Amino acid sequence: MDPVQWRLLPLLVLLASFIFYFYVHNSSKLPHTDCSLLRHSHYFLTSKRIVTRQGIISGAVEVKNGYIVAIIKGEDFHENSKADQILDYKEAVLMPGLIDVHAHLDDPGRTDWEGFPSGTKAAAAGGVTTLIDMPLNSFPSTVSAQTLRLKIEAAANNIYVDVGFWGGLVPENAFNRSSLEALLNAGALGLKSFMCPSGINDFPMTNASHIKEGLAVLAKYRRPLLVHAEIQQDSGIYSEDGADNPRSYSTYLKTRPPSWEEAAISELLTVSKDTRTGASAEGAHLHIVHLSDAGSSLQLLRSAKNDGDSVTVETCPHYLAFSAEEIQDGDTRFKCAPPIRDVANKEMLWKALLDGDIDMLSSDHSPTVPELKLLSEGDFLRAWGGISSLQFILPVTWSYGRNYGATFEQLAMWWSERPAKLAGQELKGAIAVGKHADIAIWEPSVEFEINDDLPVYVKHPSISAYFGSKLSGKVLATFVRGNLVYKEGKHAPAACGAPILAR
Ligand SMILES: NC(=O)N[C@H]1NC(=O)NC1=O
Ligand SMILES: [Zn+2]
Ligand SMILES: [Zn+2]
Repeated sequence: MDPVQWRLLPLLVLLASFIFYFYVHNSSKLPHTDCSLLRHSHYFLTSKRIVTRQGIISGAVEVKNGYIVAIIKGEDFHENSKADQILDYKEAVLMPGLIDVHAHLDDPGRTDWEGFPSGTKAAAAGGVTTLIDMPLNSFPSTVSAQTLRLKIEAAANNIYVDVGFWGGLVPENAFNRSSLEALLNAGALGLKSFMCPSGINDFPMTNASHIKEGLAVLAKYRRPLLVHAEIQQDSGIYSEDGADNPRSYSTYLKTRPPSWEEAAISELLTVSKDTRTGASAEGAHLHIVHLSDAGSSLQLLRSAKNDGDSVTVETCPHYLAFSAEEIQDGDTRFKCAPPIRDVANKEMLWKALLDGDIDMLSSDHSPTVPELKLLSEGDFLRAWGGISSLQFILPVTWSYGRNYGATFEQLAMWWSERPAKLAGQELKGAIAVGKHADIAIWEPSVEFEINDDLPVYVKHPSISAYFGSKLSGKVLATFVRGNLVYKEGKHAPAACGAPILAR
Protein backbone atom coordinates (compact mmCIF):
# COMPACT_ATOMS: atom_id res chain seq x y z
CA MET A 1 0.00 0.00 0.00
CA ASP A 2 1.40 3.38 -0.85
CA PRO A 3 1.38 6.13 1.78
CA VAL A 4 -1.64 7.89 0.30
CA GLN A 5 -3.75 4.74 0.76
CA TRP A 6 -2.50 4.32 4.35
CA ARG A 7 -3.63 7.83 5.15
CA LEU A 8 -7.11 7.08 3.77
CA LEU A 9 -7.56 4.00 5.94
CA PRO A 10 -8.71 5.75 9.17
CA LEU A 11 -11.10 7.79 7.07
CA LEU A 12 -12.57 4.60 5.56
CA VAL A 13 -12.87 2.99 8.99
CA LEU A 14 -14.67 6.08 10.26
CA LEU A 15 -17.03 6.05 7.28
CA ALA A 16 -17.74 2.35 7.72
CA SER A 17 -18.53 2.80 11.40
CA PHE A 18 -20.86 5.68 10.59
CA ILE A 19 -22.74 3.54 8.09
CA PHE A 20 -22.85 0.64 10.55
CA TYR A 21 -24.08 2.90 13.37
CA PHE A 22 -26.88 4.42 11.29
CA TYR A 23 -27.91 1.04 9.94
CA VAL A 24 -28.18 -0.57 13.39
CA HIS A 25 -29.66 2.48 15.03
CA ASN A 26 -32.33 3.10 12.44
CA SER A 27 -33.16 -0.51 11.75
CA SER A 28 -33.90 -0.96 15.44
CA LYS A 29 -36.57 1.67 15.02
CA LEU A 30 -38.11 0.06 11.96
CA PRO A 31 -40.72 -2.66 12.30
CA HIS A 32 -39.33 -6.15 11.99
CA THR A 33 -41.94 -6.74 9.39
CA ASP A 34 -44.45 -4.51 7.68
CA CYS A 35 -47.26 -6.49 9.30
CA SER A 36 -47.11 -4.45 12.49
CA LEU A 37 -46.57 -0.87 13.57
CA LEU A 38 -44.73 -2.32 16.57
CA ARG A 39 -41.35 -3.95 16.18
CA HIS A 40 -41.58 -6.28 19.15
CA SER A 41 -43.19 -9.68 19.23
CA HIS A 42 -43.03 -9.88 23.04
CA TYR A 43 -44.60 -7.05 24.96
CA PHE A 44 -46.99 -6.02 27.70
CA LEU A 45 -50.14 -3.95 27.22
CA THR A 46 -51.21 -2.24 30.41
CA SER A 47 -54.55 -0.64 31.14
CA LYS A 48 -56.75 0.12 34.11
CA ARG A 49 -59.72 -1.43 32.30
CA ILE A 50 -58.96 -4.83 30.81
CA VAL A 51 -62.15 -6.69 29.89
CA THR A 52 -61.72 -10.35 30.82
CA ARG A 53 -64.29 -13.09 31.30
CA GLN A 54 -63.66 -12.76 35.04
CA GLY A 55 -64.54 -9.08 35.00
CA ILE A 56 -62.71 -5.85 34.43
CA ILE A 57 -59.23 -5.70 35.87
CA SER A 58 -56.40 -3.23 36.08
CA GLY A 59 -53.12 -4.77 35.00
CA ALA A 60 -51.25 -6.09 32.02
CA VAL A 61 -51.72 -8.47 29.12
CA GLU A 62 -48.52 -10.22 28.08
CA VAL A 63 -48.32 -10.94 24.36
CA LYS A 64 -45.75 -13.23 22.82
CA ASN A 65 -45.56 -14.34 19.19
CA GLY A 66 -49.17 -13.47 18.51
CA TYR A 67 -50.72 -15.10 21.57
CA ILE A 68 -51.85 -13.88 24.97
CA VAL A 69 -49.46 -15.67 27.31
CA ALA A 70 -50.34 -14.06 30.64
CA ILE A 71 -52.78 -11.70 32.29
CA ILE A 72 -51.32 -9.99 35.31
CA LYS A 73 -53.33 -8.07 37.87
CA GLY A 74 -52.10 -4.55 38.63
CA GLU A 75 -50.52 -5.17 42.00
CA ASP A 76 -48.49 -8.16 40.73
CA PHE A 77 -47.21 -6.52 37.60
CA HIS A 78 -43.89 -4.87 38.54
CA GLU A 79 -41.86 -8.00 39.12
CA ASN A 80 -43.03 -9.41 35.81
CA SER A 81 -42.21 -6.39 33.75
CA LYS A 82 -39.21 -7.88 32.00
CA ALA A 83 -40.55 -7.65 28.46
CA ASP A 84 -38.96 -5.80 25.60
CA GLN A 85 -41.66 -3.21 25.74
CA ILE A 86 -44.57 -1.99 27.83
CA LEU A 87 -47.33 -0.04 26.13
CA ASP A 88 -49.36 1.78 28.73
CA TYR A 89 -52.91 2.58 27.67
CA LYS A 90 -53.85 4.04 31.05
CA GLU A 91 -57.65 4.46 31.37
CA ALA A 92 -58.44 3.23 27.86
CA VAL A 93 -60.50 0.04 27.60
CA LEU A 94 -58.64 -3.07 26.46
CA MET A 95 -61.12 -5.53 25.00
CA PRO A 96 -61.12 -8.58 22.76
CA GLY A 97 -61.15 -7.43 19.13
CA LEU A 98 -64.60 -7.39 17.59
CA ILE A 99 -65.66 -10.34 15.46
CA ASP A 100 -68.15 -9.35 12.82
CA VAL A 101 -69.89 -12.49 11.60
CA HIS A 102 -71.89 -10.66 8.95
CA ALA A 103 -70.04 -8.47 6.45
CA HIS A 104 -70.36 -8.20 2.68
CA LEU A 105 -66.92 -7.35 1.32
CA ASP A 106 -68.00 -7.85 -2.31
CA ASP A 107 -64.64 -9.23 -3.45
CA PRO A 108 -64.05 -10.55 -6.09
CA GLY A 109 -66.38 -9.06 -8.66
CA ARG A 110 -67.79 -5.92 -7.04
CA THR A 111 -64.72 -4.23 -5.67
CA ASP A 112 -66.16 -0.89 -6.71
CA TRP A 113 -68.71 -1.51 -3.91
CA GLU A 114 -66.16 -2.48 -1.22
CA GLY A 115 -63.31 -5.00 -1.58
CA PHE A 116 -61.01 -6.86 0.80
CA PRO A 117 -58.37 -4.10 1.24
CA SER A 118 -60.78 -1.22 1.94
CA GLY A 119 -63.21 -3.32 3.99
CA THR A 120 -60.55 -4.84 6.21
CA LYS A 121 -58.85 -1.45 6.72
CA ALA A 122 -62.18 0.00 7.86
CA ALA A 123 -62.51 -2.99 10.17
CA ALA A 124 -59.05 -2.48 11.67
CA ALA A 125 -59.76 1.21 12.22
CA GLY A 126 -62.94 0.22 14.05
CA GLY A 127 -61.38 -2.33 16.43
CA VAL A 128 -62.68 -5.29 14.39
CA THR A 129 -60.06 -8.04 14.25
CA THR A 130 -62.04 -10.76 12.46
CA LEU A 131 -64.65 -10.62 9.74
CA ILE A 132 -66.72 -13.42 8.33
CA ASP A 133 -67.55 -12.58 4.75
CA MET A 134 -70.99 -13.28 3.32
CA PRO A 135 -71.28 -15.44 0.20
CA LEU A 136 -73.22 -12.88 -1.82
CA ASN A 137 -72.67 -9.44 -3.35
CA SER A 138 -69.31 -10.60 -4.64
CA PHE A 139 -69.29 -12.13 -8.11
CA PRO A 140 -69.55 -15.01 -8.40
CA SER A 141 -71.42 -15.89 -5.21
CA THR A 142 -69.62 -18.37 -2.94
CA VAL A 143 -71.76 -21.44 -3.56
CA SER A 144 -69.19 -24.13 -4.42
CA ALA A 145 -65.68 -25.22 -3.51
CA GLN A 146 -64.45 -23.58 -6.69
CA THR A 147 -66.03 -20.19 -5.98
CA LEU A 148 -64.72 -20.34 -2.40
CA ARG A 149 -61.25 -20.78 -3.87
CA LEU A 150 -61.78 -17.57 -5.87
CA LYS A 151 -62.56 -15.78 -2.60
CA ILE A 152 -59.45 -17.15 -0.93
CA GLU A 153 -57.34 -16.07 -3.91
CA ALA A 154 -58.86 -12.58 -3.86
CA ALA A 155 -58.16 -12.29 -0.13
CA ALA A 156 -54.51 -13.39 -0.34
CA ASN A 157 -52.22 -10.51 0.69
CA ASN A 158 -55.21 -8.15 0.58
CA ILE A 159 -56.66 -8.41 4.09
CA TYR A 160 -55.62 -6.31 7.08
CA VAL A 161 -57.59 -8.38 9.61
CA ASP A 162 -58.42 -12.10 9.69
CA VAL A 163 -61.25 -13.12 7.38
CA GLY A 164 -63.37 -16.27 7.27
CA PHE A 165 -66.04 -17.17 4.71
CA TRP A 166 -69.61 -18.38 4.85
CA GLY A 167 -70.71 -20.49 1.89
CA GLY A 168 -74.08 -20.03 0.20
CA LEU A 169 -76.97 -22.50 0.45
CA VAL A 170 -79.00 -22.03 -2.73
CA PRO A 171 -81.57 -24.24 -4.54
CA GLU A 172 -78.86 -25.40 -6.95
CA ASN A 173 -76.69 -27.01 -4.26
CA ALA A 174 -79.20 -27.72 -1.48
CA PHE A 175 -80.09 -31.22 -2.71
CA ASN A 176 -76.57 -31.96 -3.88
CA ARG A 177 -74.87 -33.33 -0.82
CA SER A 178 -71.49 -33.80 -2.44
CA SER A 179 -71.43 -30.21 -3.67
CA LEU A 180 -72.24 -28.90 -0.18
CA GLU A 181 -69.66 -31.20 1.36
CA ALA A 182 -67.04 -29.99 -1.11
CA LEU A 183 -67.81 -26.39 -0.12
CA LEU A 184 -67.54 -27.24 3.57
CA ASN A 185 -64.40 -29.33 3.01
CA ALA A 186 -62.86 -26.36 1.20
CA GLY A 187 -63.16 -24.38 4.44
CA ALA A 188 -66.52 -22.57 4.54
CA LEU A 189 -67.24 -21.92 8.22
CA GLY A 190 -70.95 -22.62 7.68
CA LEU A 191 -73.70 -21.75 5.21
CA LYS A 192 -75.99 -18.80 4.62
CA SER A 193 -79.32 -18.64 2.81
CA PHE A 194 -82.19 -16.26 2.07
CA MET A 195 -85.93 -16.90 2.42
CA CYS A 196 -86.77 -13.92 0.18
CA PRO A 197 -85.13 -12.51 -2.95
CA SER A 198 -81.59 -11.48 -2.05
CA GLY A 199 -81.24 -8.69 -4.57
CA ILE A 200 -78.42 -10.62 -6.25
CA ASN A 201 -79.32 -12.70 -9.30
CA ASP A 202 -76.87 -15.53 -8.76
CA PHE A 203 -78.03 -16.00 -5.16
CA PRO A 204 -81.63 -17.26 -5.35
CA MET A 205 -83.77 -17.85 -2.28
CA THR A 206 -84.33 -21.13 -0.49
CA ASN A 207 -87.42 -22.61 1.16
CA ALA A 208 -87.76 -24.73 4.29
CA SER A 209 -87.05 -27.97 2.46
CA HIS A 210 -83.73 -26.65 1.10
CA ILE A 211 -82.91 -25.50 4.61
CA LYS A 212 -83.74 -28.89 6.09
CA GLU A 213 -81.30 -30.51 3.66
CA GLY A 214 -78.64 -27.94 4.48
CA LEU A 215 -78.97 -28.57 8.20
CA ALA A 216 -78.62 -32.31 7.67
CA VAL A 217 -75.27 -31.81 5.92
CA LEU A 218 -74.07 -29.21 8.42
CA ALA A 219 -74.78 -31.58 11.33
CA LYS A 220 -71.85 -33.79 10.31
CA TYR A 221 -69.53 -30.76 10.25
CA ARG A 222 -71.01 -29.17 13.39
CA ARG A 223 -71.26 -25.85 11.58
CA PRO A 224 -74.12 -23.32 11.49
CA LEU A 225 -76.67 -22.21 8.93
CA LEU A 226 -77.32 -18.46 8.90
CA VAL A 227 -80.64 -17.36 7.47
CA HIS A 228 -82.02 -14.07 6.25
CA ALA A 229 -85.48 -14.58 7.70
CA GLU A 230 -88.11 -12.70 5.74
CA ILE A 231 -90.82 -14.32 3.62
CA GLN A 232 -92.70 -12.14 1.22
CA GLN A 233 -96.37 -11.81 2.27
CA ASP A 234 -99.11 -10.25 0.17
CA SER A 235 -99.79 -7.76 2.93
CA GLY A 236 -96.48 -6.06 2.39
CA ILE A 237 -96.34 -5.80 -1.37
CA TYR A 238 -96.20 -2.26 -2.58
CA SER A 239 -99.03 -1.21 -4.80
CA GLU A 240 -97.69 0.25 -8.00
CA ASP A 241 -100.65 2.58 -8.40
CA GLY A 242 -98.56 5.59 -7.47
CA ALA A 243 -100.67 6.35 -4.41
CA ASP A 244 -97.65 6.05 -2.14
CA ASN A 245 -94.70 8.36 -2.43
CA PRO A 246 -91.51 6.31 -3.02
CA ARG A 247 -89.43 9.03 -1.34
CA SER A 248 -91.29 8.61 1.89
CA TYR A 249 -89.71 6.21 4.40
CA SER A 250 -93.12 5.08 5.61
CA THR A 251 -93.90 3.82 2.11
CA TYR A 252 -90.85 1.57 2.25
CA LEU A 253 -91.57 0.47 5.81
CA LYS A 254 -95.04 -0.71 4.79
CA THR A 255 -93.57 -2.93 2.08
CA ARG A 256 -91.75 -5.12 4.60
CA PRO A 257 -93.89 -5.47 7.73
CA PRO A 258 -92.85 -7.53 10.78
CA SER A 259 -95.12 -10.33 9.55
CA TRP A 260 -92.47 -11.13 6.92
CA GLU A 261 -89.94 -11.87 9.64
CA GLU A 262 -92.48 -13.72 11.74
CA ALA A 263 -93.55 -15.92 8.82
CA ALA A 264 -89.95 -16.85 8.02
CA ILE A 265 -89.03 -17.58 11.60
CA SER A 266 -92.06 -19.72 12.26
CA GLU A 267 -91.26 -21.75 9.16
CA LEU A 268 -87.62 -22.05 10.17
CA LEU A 269 -88.60 -23.34 13.57
CA THR A 270 -90.36 -26.29 11.96
CA VAL A 271 -86.93 -27.46 10.74
CA SER A 272 -84.78 -26.25 13.63
CA LYS A 273 -86.38 -29.04 15.70
CA ASP A 274 -83.95 -31.31 13.85
CA THR A 275 -81.05 -29.70 15.70
CA ARG A 276 -82.23 -30.91 19.12
CA THR A 277 -80.24 -33.50 21.02
CA GLY A 278 -80.99 -36.89 19.55
CA ALA A 279 -82.75 -35.47 16.45
CA SER A 280 -81.69 -35.98 12.83
CA ALA A 281 -79.56 -32.83 12.49
CA GLU A 282 -78.02 -32.77 15.96
CA GLY A 283 -74.75 -30.83 15.71
CA ALA A 284 -76.12 -28.33 13.21
CA HIS A 285 -77.15 -24.88 14.37
CA LEU A 286 -79.56 -22.27 13.06
CA HIS A 287 -78.66 -18.59 13.33
CA ILE A 288 -81.11 -15.85 12.40
CA VAL A 289 -79.30 -12.84 10.98
CA HIS A 290 -80.19 -9.18 11.47
CA LEU A 291 -83.45 -9.45 13.39
CA SER A 292 -85.44 -6.23 13.26
CA ASP A 293 -88.85 -7.31 14.60
CA ALA A 294 -88.74 -7.31 18.38
CA GLY A 295 -92.35 -8.55 18.63
CA SER A 296 -93.75 -11.97 17.72
CA SER A 297 -90.55 -13.07 15.96
CA LEU A 298 -88.64 -12.84 19.21
CA GLN A 299 -91.32 -14.67 21.13
CA LEU A 300 -91.11 -17.56 18.68
CA LEU A 301 -87.34 -17.72 19.08
CA ARG A 302 -87.56 -17.62 22.84
CA SER A 303 -89.83 -20.62 22.94
CA ALA A 304 -87.72 -22.58 20.40
CA LYS A 305 -84.67 -22.05 22.61
CA ASN A 306 -86.65 -23.28 25.60
CA ASP A 307 -87.58 -26.38 23.66
CA GLY A 308 -83.92 -27.17 23.05
CA ASP A 309 -83.52 -26.08 19.42
CA SER A 310 -79.95 -25.04 18.66
CA VAL A 311 -80.84 -21.49 17.63
CA THR A 312 -79.28 -18.05 18.04
CA VAL A 313 -80.16 -14.61 16.74
CA GLU A 314 -78.28 -11.41 16.00
CA THR A 315 -79.36 -7.83 15.49
CA CYS A 316 -77.34 -4.91 14.08
CA PRO A 317 -76.30 -1.49 15.36
CA HIS A 318 -78.55 0.32 12.86
CA TYR A 319 -81.66 -1.26 14.38
CA LEU A 320 -80.47 -0.14 17.82
CA ALA A 321 -79.41 3.36 16.82
CA PHE A 322 -82.13 4.57 14.47
CA SER A 323 -85.90 4.55 14.34
CA ALA A 324 -88.33 5.01 11.45
CA GLU A 325 -89.60 8.29 12.88
CA GLU A 326 -86.19 9.92 12.43
CA ILE A 327 -85.53 8.86 8.86
CA GLN A 328 -86.02 11.77 6.50
CA ASP A 329 -87.88 11.30 3.27
CA GLY A 330 -85.48 10.56 0.45
CA ASP A 331 -82.59 9.57 2.76
CA THR A 332 -81.94 6.16 1.26
CA ARG A 333 -78.74 5.72 3.27
CA PHE A 334 -81.08 4.15 5.82
CA LYS A 335 -82.63 1.62 3.50
CA CYS A 336 -81.97 -1.93 4.58
CA ALA A 337 -83.86 -5.19 4.85
CA PRO A 338 -85.54 -5.97 7.12
CA PRO A 339 -86.25 -2.29 7.61
CA ILE A 340 -85.49 -0.07 10.59
CA ARG A 341 -88.82 0.02 12.47
CA ASP A 342 -90.46 2.42 14.91
CA VAL A 343 -89.02 3.71 18.13
CA ALA A 344 -91.09 1.36 20.31
CA ASN A 345 -89.58 -1.58 18.42
CA LYS A 346 -86.09 -0.16 18.94
CA GLU A 347 -86.67 0.03 22.69
CA MET A 348 -87.84 -3.59 22.67
CA LEU A 349 -84.75 -4.66 20.75
CA TRP A 350 -82.53 -3.10 23.39
CA LYS A 351 -84.47 -4.84 26.12
CA ALA A 352 -84.17 -8.19 24.32
CA LEU A 353 -80.45 -7.70 23.85
CA LEU A 354 -79.89 -6.79 27.50
CA ASP A 355 -82.13 -9.64 28.69
CA GLY A 356 -80.19 -12.16 26.60
CA ASP A 357 -82.97 -12.99 24.12
CA ILE A 358 -80.80 -11.58 21.34
CA ASP A 359 -77.47 -13.37 21.49
CA MET A 360 -75.07 -11.17 19.58
CA LEU A 361 -74.48 -8.27 17.22
CA SER A 362 -73.20 -8.04 13.67
CA SER A 363 -72.78 -5.17 11.23
CA ASP A 364 -74.52 -6.50 8.09
CA HIS A 365 -72.15 -4.05 6.43
CA SER A 366 -73.54 -4.02 2.91
CA PRO A 367 -72.30 -1.03 0.92
CA THR A 368 -72.69 -0.33 -2.75
CA VAL A 369 -71.68 2.46 -5.12
CA PRO A 370 -73.41 5.82 -4.41
CA GLU A 371 -75.24 5.70 -7.76
CA LEU A 372 -77.20 2.61 -6.69
CA LYS A 373 -78.29 4.29 -3.44
CA LEU A 374 -80.12 6.82 -5.67
CA LEU A 375 -79.28 9.57 -3.19
CA SER A 376 -80.50 12.39 -5.38
CA GLU A 377 -83.79 10.76 -6.41
CA GLY A 378 -84.33 9.44 -2.89
CA ASP A 379 -86.45 6.56 -4.16
CA PHE A 380 -86.69 4.09 -1.28
CA LEU A 381 -88.31 1.43 -3.41
CA ARG A 382 -85.59 1.27 -6.04
CA ALA A 383 -82.46 2.14 -4.04
CA TRP A 384 -79.98 -0.54 -2.97
CA GLY A 385 -80.83 -1.95 0.46
CA GLY A 386 -77.83 -2.13 2.75
CA ILE A 387 -76.14 -0.08 5.46
CA SER A 388 -72.47 0.87 5.37
CA SER A 389 -71.23 0.81 8.94
CA LEU A 390 -68.23 -1.42 9.50
CA GLN A 391 -65.85 1.14 10.94
CA PHE A 392 -68.32 2.53 13.46
CA ILE A 393 -69.98 -0.51 15.01
CA LEU A 394 -68.13 -0.22 18.32
CA PRO A 395 -68.73 3.51 18.97
CA VAL A 396 -72.34 3.17 17.77
CA THR A 397 -73.06 0.27 20.11
CA TRP A 398 -71.42 2.12 22.98
CA SER A 399 -72.88 5.57 22.30
CA TYR A 400 -76.44 4.24 22.31
CA GLY A 401 -75.91 1.26 24.62
CA ARG A 402 -74.55 3.21 27.56
CA ASN A 403 -77.93 4.97 27.84
CA TYR A 404 -79.48 1.55 28.44
CA GLY A 405 -76.80 0.55 30.95
CA ALA A 406 -74.77 -1.66 28.60
CA THR A 407 -71.42 -2.65 30.10
CA PHE A 408 -68.01 -3.28 28.55
CA GLU A 409 -68.40 -6.95 29.44
CA GLN A 410 -71.66 -7.09 27.52
CA LEU A 411 -70.03 -5.42 24.51
CA ALA A 412 -67.34 -8.11 24.61
CA MET A 413 -69.97 -10.85 24.85
CA TRP A 414 -72.09 -9.49 21.97
CA TRP A 415 -69.20 -8.57 19.69
CA SER A 416 -66.51 -11.14 20.49
CA GLU A 417 -67.28 -14.10 22.68
CA ARG A 418 -70.54 -15.28 21.10
CA PRO A 419 -69.59 -14.45 17.49
CA ALA A 420 -66.37 -16.47 18.00
CA LYS A 421 -68.44 -19.42 19.13
CA LEU A 422 -70.84 -19.13 16.18
CA ALA A 423 -67.92 -19.11 13.74
CA GLY A 424 -66.16 -21.98 15.54
CA GLN A 425 -63.12 -19.86 16.43
CA GLU A 426 -61.85 -21.27 19.71
CA LEU A 427 -58.66 -19.21 19.66
CA LYS A 428 -60.54 -15.95 19.37
CA GLY A 429 -63.17 -13.96 21.22
CA ALA A 430 -61.68 -13.28 24.65
CA ILE A 431 -58.79 -11.74 26.54
CA ALA A 432 -57.58 -15.03 28.00
CA VAL A 433 -54.33 -16.98 28.17
CA GLY A 434 -53.77 -19.11 25.07
CA LYS A 435 -56.00 -17.02 22.80
CA HIS A 436 -54.87 -15.04 19.78
CA ALA A 437 -53.77 -11.55 20.76
CA ASP A 438 -56.72 -9.98 18.90
CA ILE A 439 -57.27 -6.79 20.86
CA ALA A 440 -59.16 -3.50 20.52
CA ILE A 441 -58.09 -0.55 22.65
CA TRP A 442 -60.51 2.35 22.80
CA GLU A 443 -61.41 5.43 24.72
CA PRO A 444 -65.12 5.37 25.70
CA SER A 445 -65.34 9.01 26.70
CA VAL A 446 -63.71 10.55 23.63
CA GLU A 447 -66.33 12.05 21.34
CA PHE A 448 -65.88 12.53 17.64
CA GLU A 449 -67.97 13.62 14.74
CA ILE A 450 -68.09 11.59 11.59
CA ASN A 451 -67.39 14.20 8.96
CA ASP A 452 -64.91 14.90 6.18
CA ASP A 453 -62.19 15.88 8.69
CA LEU A 454 -62.11 12.47 10.29
CA PRO A 455 -59.62 10.07 8.71
CA VAL A 456 -62.15 7.43 7.85
CA TYR A 457 -61.60 4.41 5.70
CA VAL A 458 -65.16 4.14 4.49
CA LYS A 459 -64.96 3.62 0.76
CA HIS A 460 -68.06 5.66 -0.01
CA PRO A 461 -68.62 8.12 2.86
CA SER A 462 -71.70 9.64 1.19
CA ILE A 463 -73.69 6.42 1.64
CA SER A 464 -72.83 5.90 5.32
CA ALA A 465 -75.87 6.25 7.56
CA TYR A 466 -73.57 7.46 10.34
CA PHE A 467 -72.01 10.30 8.41
CA GLY A 468 -72.77 13.57 10.19
CA SER A 469 -73.41 11.97 13.57
CA LYS A 470 -71.48 12.44 16.79
CA LEU A 471 -70.32 9.33 18.59
CA SER A 472 -68.44 8.40 21.74
CA GLY A 473 -65.75 5.76 21.82
CA LYS A 474 -62.63 6.28 19.81
CA VAL A 475 -60.50 3.33 18.77
CA LEU A 476 -56.84 3.97 19.61
CA ALA A 477 -55.21 0.73 18.58
CA THR A 478 -56.06 -2.63 17.06
CA PHE A 479 -53.94 -5.77 17.36
CA VAL A 480 -54.47 -8.84 15.16
CA ARG A 481 -52.57 -11.93 16.37
CA GLY A 482 -50.12 -9.63 18.09
CA ASN A 483 -49.57 -7.33 15.11
CA LEU A 484 -50.39 -3.70 15.77
CA VAL A 485 -52.39 -3.24 12.57
CA TYR A 486 -53.89 0.16 13.37
CA LYS A 487 -52.83 3.01 15.59
CA GLU A 488 -54.34 6.49 15.75
CA GLY A 489 -55.21 6.87 12.10
CA LYS A 490 -52.31 4.79 10.74
CA HIS A 491 -52.36 1.28 9.33
CA ALA A 492 -49.52 -1.24 9.23
CA PRO A 493 -48.14 -1.12 5.67
CA ALA A 494 -48.62 -4.79 4.82
CA ALA A 495 -51.89 -6.71 4.68
CA CYS A 496 -51.08 -9.61 7.00
CA GLY A 497 -54.57 -10.79 7.94
CA ALA A 498 -55.04 -14.53 7.62
CA PRO A 499 -57.80 -16.32 5.75
CA ILE A 500 -59.71 -18.47 8.24
CA LEU A 501 -60.67 -21.85 6.82
CA ALA A 502 -62.60 -24.48 8.71
CA ARG A 503 -60.85 -27.81 9.07
N1 LIG B 1 -77.66 -8.55 -0.64
C1 LIG B 1 -77.54 -7.89 0.54
O1 LIG B 1 -76.47 -7.49 0.95
N2 LIG B 1 -78.65 -7.70 1.25
C2 LIG B 1 -78.57 -7.12 2.52
N3 LIG B 1 -78.83 -5.75 2.57
C3 LIG B 1 -79.76 -5.52 3.49
O2 LIG B 1 -80.17 -4.43 3.82
N4 LIG B 1 -80.23 -6.65 3.99
C4 LIG B 1 -79.61 -7.66 3.41
O3 LIG B 1 -79.84 -8.82 3.55
ZN1 LIG C 1 -79.79 -10.31 4.90
ZN1 LIG D 1 -76.27 -9.28 4.88
